[in-house]
Amino acid sequence: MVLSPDHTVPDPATRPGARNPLPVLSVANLSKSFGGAKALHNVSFDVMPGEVHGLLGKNGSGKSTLVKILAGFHAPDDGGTLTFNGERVSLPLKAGEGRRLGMAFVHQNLGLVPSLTVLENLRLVELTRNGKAFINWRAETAAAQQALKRFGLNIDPEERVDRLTPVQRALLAIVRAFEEIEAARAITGRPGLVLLDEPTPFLPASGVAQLFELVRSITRLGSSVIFISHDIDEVMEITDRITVLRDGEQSGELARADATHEKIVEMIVGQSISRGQGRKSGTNSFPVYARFEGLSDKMLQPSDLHVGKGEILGLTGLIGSGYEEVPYLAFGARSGASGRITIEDGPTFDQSTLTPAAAIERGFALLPGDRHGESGVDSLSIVDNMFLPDIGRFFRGGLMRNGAMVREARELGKAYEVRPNDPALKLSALSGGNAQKVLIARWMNRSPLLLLLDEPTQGVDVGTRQQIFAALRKAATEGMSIICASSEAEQLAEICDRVLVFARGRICDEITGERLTKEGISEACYVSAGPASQSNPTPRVA
Ligand SMILES: Nc1ncnc2c1ncn2[C@@H]1O[C@H](COP(=O)(O)OP(=O)(O)OP(=O)(O)O)[C@@H](O)[C@H]1O
Repeated sequence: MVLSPDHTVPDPATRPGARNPLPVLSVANLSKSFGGAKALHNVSFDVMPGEVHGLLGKNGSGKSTLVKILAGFHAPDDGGTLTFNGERVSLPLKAGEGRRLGMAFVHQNLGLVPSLTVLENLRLVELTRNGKAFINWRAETAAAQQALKRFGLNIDPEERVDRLTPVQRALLAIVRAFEEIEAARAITGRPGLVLLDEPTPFLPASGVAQLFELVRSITRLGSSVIFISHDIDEVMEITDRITVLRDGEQSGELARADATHEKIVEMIVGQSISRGQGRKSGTNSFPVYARFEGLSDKMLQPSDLHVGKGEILGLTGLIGSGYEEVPYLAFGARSGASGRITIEDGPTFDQSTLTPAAAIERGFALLPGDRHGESGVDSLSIVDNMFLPDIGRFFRGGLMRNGAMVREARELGKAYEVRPNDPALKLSALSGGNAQKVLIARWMNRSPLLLLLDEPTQGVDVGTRQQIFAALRKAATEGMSIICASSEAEQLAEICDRVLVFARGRICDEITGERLTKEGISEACYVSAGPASQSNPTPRVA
């Protein structure tokens, strides 16, 4: 069943603006400990019908723990209560209870089954419920097609999810959640709640705009959204009210009308922070370190680009414009790619001969964007994740020097402010942002000659972001060449010496100097993707 956004009319008592409407969600005194450590402590807040409620906080402040309690994944400590549309819910939530009430979740890992199709993922629960004997696949496909189209998603329902881009996967997960609460509302007649746990890091500006349109279409009908993000500008744009957590406790609540960027940052971090610690060098003349000629694969037209020694080169563009492929191609991590690579004055070699092992040998390092899949190993400890690529360094006389490895991991964790800084913990026990810090520390610690990054600060809080920028800038000053693919114009403007903008698999613009601002980069992305350049894209040698 596919419901249109105007399928049902919300109960007038719960419509936004109604007098004293009942909160959709009321959380009171919720706490959660893990082995004595308090991840949440007496958290209370309400989410009103039609409200977008921002939930903010540093990495490890307890946001995901709260979401997992609402999803029934964690049992909270005794004492807390949860009320949904006036109905007191017993805790921990039973399987299927959240869905019945009208709660749907988009977790950081999206919760999609990669080996299934888009359609199967959309209809997963519905089709397996009540032992359905007959499925009209044609009707289901048509309905899914309609839903995807309505939400502006141009993907084939029969495509396997593992063949979608990260952006398409994120949008699919969100469409599925929105459909779920609409389906529940058709039965209960009460508003629902979608929890978006950091939905935007994968999304370029156009994807974020699409997402916000979805959010608005849901709240216009009286349902609510909890929006978790580290992007303050986005939070200011989409939320009505903000609850901030710090070290598991509520550090405050703010109406958007009273919020400023600085106020929010101060509530998150506990003090004001100065931005710009990763400030670019102000020059774009670097001796060439690596030159890529005719670099291409199925997403990228043959493109020429180079990165200088000590330069931070940014790559950006709209969804599927090809920029996101470059770090993987430069690392030999994509089959079917072609091109030629020259390092400094060395001989030119064929891209197809480059493997990740050979790239590491040459001093390249790659931090993929997919933290849980390609980048880190959730089931291994922090220490193993940190030293996976060079574990041989700790072998001496046939013995593994575990003590030295753990000591070094603890020092690295301290330098990158990993919390908790316990090298024996599994990566999966860390919050998303803290896991990302471990993975960045892993590669920075090897002092690569060429560091290839795909969305390096996704899920990383505002304070830590500045530390990472400063570390990248310091490494570049010391001679490291860095290529950073990112959809975040602000991040690129802050750290890059030069930014290449891609559209339809080609380099369409090169931004340096005064244009190298958040606005300048965003504008270039749209202009490059616009209809004029579409008919006549101008590939540039960069
Ligand atoms: N399963 C677990 N076992 C042990 N500790 C955990 C577990 N899950 C979370 N924690 C701890 O609880 C604290 C809160 O983590 P949580 O994931 O809720 O933070 P977060 O605010 O979502 O962070 P981020 O912004 O980085 O995603 C952290 O210190 C984390 O290490």
